[in-house]
Amino acid sequence: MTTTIPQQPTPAGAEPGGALLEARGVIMRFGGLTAVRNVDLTVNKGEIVGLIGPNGAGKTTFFNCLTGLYVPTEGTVSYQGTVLPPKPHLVTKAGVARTFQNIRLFANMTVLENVLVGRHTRTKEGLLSAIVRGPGYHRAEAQSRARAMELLEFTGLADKAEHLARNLPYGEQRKLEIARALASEPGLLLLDEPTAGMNPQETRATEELVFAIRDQGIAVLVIEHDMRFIFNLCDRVAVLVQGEKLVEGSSDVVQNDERVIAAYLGEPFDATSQDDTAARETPGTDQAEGTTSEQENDR
Ligand SMILES: Nc1ncnc2c1ncn2[C@@H]1O[C@H](COP(=O)(O)OP(=O)(O)OP(=O)(O)O)[C@@H](O)[C@H]1O
Repeated sequence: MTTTIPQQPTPAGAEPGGALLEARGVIMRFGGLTAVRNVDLTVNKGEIVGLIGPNGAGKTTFFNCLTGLYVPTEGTVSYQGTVLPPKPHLVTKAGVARTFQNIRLFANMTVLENVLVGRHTRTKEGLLSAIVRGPGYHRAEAQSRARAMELLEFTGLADKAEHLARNLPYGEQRKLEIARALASEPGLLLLDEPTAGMNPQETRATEELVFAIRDQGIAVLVIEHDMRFIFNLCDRVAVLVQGEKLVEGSSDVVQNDERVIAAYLGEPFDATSQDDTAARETPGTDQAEGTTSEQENDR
């Protein structure tokens, strides 16, 4: 994996510091069930923020509210001071990209093609241009392919560019999801359980990748059940329990908070333990999800 990625001009381009994403009073109800209860969360430029909590705490539902998949019952979500439209493709266009807990790749397309799909919000050539296939179209396509290859280099997948996505090992499918999300040139990347189903080596590599993404000026909000991953990586961690934000603070503060230990960790997190299984909560994912399915983020 290379550790540099040439910067692209992006509407999400951000100066260091200051609020990037601001969720205020977000409530999400499904009939009689309140999955997210009045949650406030800010992600600042240059930050890696973790979102943790037990299975069913409302983490993915909250992500869905942030990215336009769900329209919150109440509350607002702003990005760079502007309220985000409740449409996933417009949220992506505004500069917020995401990956999914259940991998959503185009299984029968190549690795490169999957990344090219991720660029569609950044290509200016319209339908007419695509039909006529004039010089503008060919120039834009060449630029997109070059950028997609850069992203595959960055994520360590360049040598698999022509492989079908469904033939990649599970850990590489997760990396490809990240590469595809980066293809939209986001200012903020939301990762939903990026290490689910990975072995410890793949998890450590993903940690490096997330640091490298942040070093490119892209803020990251990440849901994970692997506490070593979260506490190593995050500048700040928010804990959701039964839809409510229980605690928010630095990794040190959160891992030692009695309420977090009682509601989620079970026992104090031992950063010195070399036993990766001990550092890993039971992920709330269905491990059978390793099969790929069509992308739904434009729903
Ligand atoms: N579309 C939906 N309709 C009805 N209930 C839903 C829907 N989506 C989520 N829920 C419910 O909302 C609650 C929160 O679920 P959510 O998936 O957000 O939790 P989570 O913290 O992401 O859990 P996990 O760690 O297991 O992924 C659960 O009780 C879930 O059953």
